Amino acid sequence: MIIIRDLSHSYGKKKVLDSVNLHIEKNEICALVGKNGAGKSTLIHLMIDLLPLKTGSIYLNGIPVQKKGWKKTVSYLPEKFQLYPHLTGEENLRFFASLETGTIDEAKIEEKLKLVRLWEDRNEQVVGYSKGMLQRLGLCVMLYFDTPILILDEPTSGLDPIGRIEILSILKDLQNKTVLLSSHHLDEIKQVCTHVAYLKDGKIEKFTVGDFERKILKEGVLA
Ligand SMILES: Nc1ncnc2c1ncn2[C@@H]1O[C@H](COP(=O)(O)OP(=O)(O)OP(=O)(O)O)[C@@H](O)[C@H]1O
Repeated sequence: MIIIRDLSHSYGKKKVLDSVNLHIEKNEICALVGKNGAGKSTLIHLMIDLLPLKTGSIYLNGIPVQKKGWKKTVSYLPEKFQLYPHLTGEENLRFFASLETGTIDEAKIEEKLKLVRLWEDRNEQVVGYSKGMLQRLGLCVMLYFDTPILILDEPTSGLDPIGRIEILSILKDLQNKTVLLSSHHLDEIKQVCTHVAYLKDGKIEKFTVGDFERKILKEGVLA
């Protein structure tokens, strides 16, 4: 579960987040939506401690960000995940998997590569992977850690329609996770998300996807 309370953030005199409140429950997949410059990246970066939290609080599965143990609750997939191009898909996964404890769970390596449908291509160097395969490998690394909370920054950005469907179907099948993903695409939000957190003028309003769609049709908020 994600709880954000009275979170504000400014760059110099420019206030980007203004007393933001947001609750996302387990088994919810919540899209973070807002126009360019609305503050989506700022919010995500505060949630994973890439930006220092000055005002307000963020709890990830009950643990305040920056306090002991919070990192074990969350994994983050940036828009472009850096992989080692001359290692194979499996070698990349093993590298990241070994960072946590130094030991590798062999069964989990196989399970997660199969889950993201890269098992057949696991011995290919990632320099030859398509964009969709690279993104699925990033997702695979994220899923290996099996954290209760997943945060994804535009996970389908730059992918062709099939690549998008592949990523979305993996996300849709996740269970017992709390997911926040930023997106600009209403069609994919409708396919995979349960809720929308709409960021505007520094404030967040949370909707069901159906209510958000009605708001868009009425006000053209993504136009
Ligand atoms: N390091 C920074 N210093 C000053 N201003 C910043 C900084 N980072 C972001 N901003 C400003 O804060 C506002 C919010 O930026 P942010 O990147 O969080 O928005 P966003 O919703 O993620 O945008 P996009 O959809 O374009 O990625 C923008 O006006 C941006 O110019």
